[in-house]
Amino acid sequence: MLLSAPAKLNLILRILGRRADGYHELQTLFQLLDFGDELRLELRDDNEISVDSGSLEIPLEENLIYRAARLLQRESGCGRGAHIVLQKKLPHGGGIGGGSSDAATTLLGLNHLWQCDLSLSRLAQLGRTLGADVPVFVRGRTAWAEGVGEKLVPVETPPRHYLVVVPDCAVSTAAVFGHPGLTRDSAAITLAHLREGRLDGRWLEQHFGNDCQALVERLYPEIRAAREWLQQFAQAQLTGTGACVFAAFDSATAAKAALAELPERWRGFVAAGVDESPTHRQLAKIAAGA
Ligand SMILES: C[C@@](CO)(OP(=O)(O)O)[C@H](O)COP(=O)(O)OP(=O)(O)OC[C@H]1O[C@@H](n2ccc(N)nc2=O)[C@H](O)[C@@H]1O
Ligand SMILES: Nc1ncnc2c1ncn2[C@@H]1O[C@H](COP(=O)(O)OP(=O)(O)O)[C@@H](O)[C@H]1O
Repeated sequence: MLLSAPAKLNLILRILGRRADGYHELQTLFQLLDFGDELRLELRDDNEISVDSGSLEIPLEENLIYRAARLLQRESGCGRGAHIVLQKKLPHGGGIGGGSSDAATTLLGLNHLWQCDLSLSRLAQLGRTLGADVPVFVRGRTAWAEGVGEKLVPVETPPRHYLVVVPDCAVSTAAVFGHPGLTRDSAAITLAHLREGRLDGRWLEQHFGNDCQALVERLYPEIRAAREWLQQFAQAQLTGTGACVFAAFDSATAAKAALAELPERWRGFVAAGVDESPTHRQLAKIAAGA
């Protein structure tokens, strides 16, 4: 079974406060992209979980793919095993959710392969224990999120192509959220606009912003430099806690023209925003026997 694990951007990221358990109350707009990692999932004859992570050097027990597979095995009582091959395309520690998306795709794929028959809600709940960003990938819809990212309302966003620039540094999410200099007192936005499930482009652009950006740019001047470079083409912004920065374009051609001018010290990619995750489209085809 071949499945994608798409990236996300946080088009809006507001930090409303800190909870007693140390986690932060957020409001964020998760935009799914049509670009991501690729996973191949195969049944094993025994009940072991093996993972070939290719270029990603990470101990097996820490790999979110392995942890997701073990969690599903435990929670579903399913006695089967799997071999999973990861083709890593997304930078890790990039704020584009690569590890979380790999975990969600593993849960979705193995739920099908092992015939566990767990609901999306249950899989999202399991995913939440692996990371705050996992539920949105399990649900597979571009969404407005509250709580720590688990209260999700699907929304449609205007069609856009994004140029994502990957500065040469990795940011620790825990370090940013634990930093005394983080702004944690943004007012909540109320979303009358969400009623019809479609976000107006002008409203969206007015509310773009990321409460982590000022601090992250102070800690990592390289990220500020990348954002300022991108700013010459369009409004540019940090995603998540970074390190990636992005800007929206009306066409893939315009985004690719900007990418062609990217200084050599950075990497980048162009991807389209999508309302539905490619993983869910692939699973629907597999379920239909296509
Ligand atoms: C900030 C966001 C926005 O999408 O993205 P990334 O930059 O990581 O992609 C996410 O909420 C991150 O989600 P995720 O990367 O899954 O975080 P987790 O593994 O659950 O948490 C890592 C650490 O960040 C802190 N954390 C995370 C989320 C949150 N709402 N409040 C927090 O305080 C906690 O200290 C936690 O120990
Ligand atoms: N399969 C995986 N892919 C990427 N990172 C992983 C994976 N499994 C565990 N991790 C760990 O999760 C951390 C966060 O990765 P990732 O989700 O890609 O970044 P971010 O949360 O910034 O978007 C990485 O630094 C890495 O140590």
